[in-house]
Amino acid sequence: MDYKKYITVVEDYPKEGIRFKDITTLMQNGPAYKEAINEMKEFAKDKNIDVIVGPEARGFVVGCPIAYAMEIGFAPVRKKGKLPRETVDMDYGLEYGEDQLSMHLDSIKPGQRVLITDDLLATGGTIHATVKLVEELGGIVAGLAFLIELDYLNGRGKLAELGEYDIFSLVTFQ
Ligand SMILES: O=P(O)(O)OC[C@H]1O[C@H](OP(=O)(O)OP(=O)(O)O)[C@H](O)[C@@H]1O
Ligand SMILES: Nc1ncnc2[nH]cnc12
Repeated sequence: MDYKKYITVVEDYPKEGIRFKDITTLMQNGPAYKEAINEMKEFAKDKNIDVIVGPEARGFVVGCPIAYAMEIGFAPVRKKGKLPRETVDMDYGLEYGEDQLSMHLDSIKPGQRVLITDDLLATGGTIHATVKLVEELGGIVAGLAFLIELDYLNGRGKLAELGEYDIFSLVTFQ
C-alpha cells in the first residue's frame, strides 16, 4: 500500500522549518490504518515479544492496536509527572524541544522481550530515551517498529550509540 498518500505534510509546524508528518489523515482511513498496523505486527510476529512499549501520545496510536492484535500487554512511556506510581525517568531531546520520559518500575519484568513502537522516528531522541528506560528495567529490545522514518535526521545513527537493533519502518521520507 502507498501509505504516503494518506500522510499529510504540514509546512512550518510546530516551528518554522519543520515539515510535520500528520498521521491523523491515515488514521481516518480504516483500511489504511488497519493495513499499517498489520504490517507492523508482521514484523514482530516471530520475535517472541512479551510486551509492547510506546511513548505518548502517538506511540499509543500504533502500539496499542498491535498489542491488542498480538494479545499481549502494552506498557506506556509518558512525559514526566503523568504516571501515578514509582517510575524510572530519562531526559531526552527531540526535533523541536526537550523533556523527560518515565515508565512505571513494574511495567517490564527483567528478561522480557520488548517491541518498541512509535508513529515516527525523527532525531531518535524519544526512542533513544525509551530504549534506555526499557533496558534499565531489564527488558530486551527485540525490535523497533515505526510508521514513518525521517531518513535525513538519522535516528538510526542515534540508536546505534546504544547498540545494534532490528528496526522497521513502513514509510521513509528522504
Ligand atoms: O525522533 P524524535 O526527534 O524524538 O521525534 C519523534 C517523536 O516526536 C513525536 O512525539 P511528540 O514528542 O511530538 O509527542 P506526541 O506524540 O505527544 O505528539 C513523535 O510522535 C515521536 O514520538
Ligand atoms: N517532522 C515531524 N513530523 C511529525 N512528528 C514529528 N516528531 C518529530 N519530528 C516530527
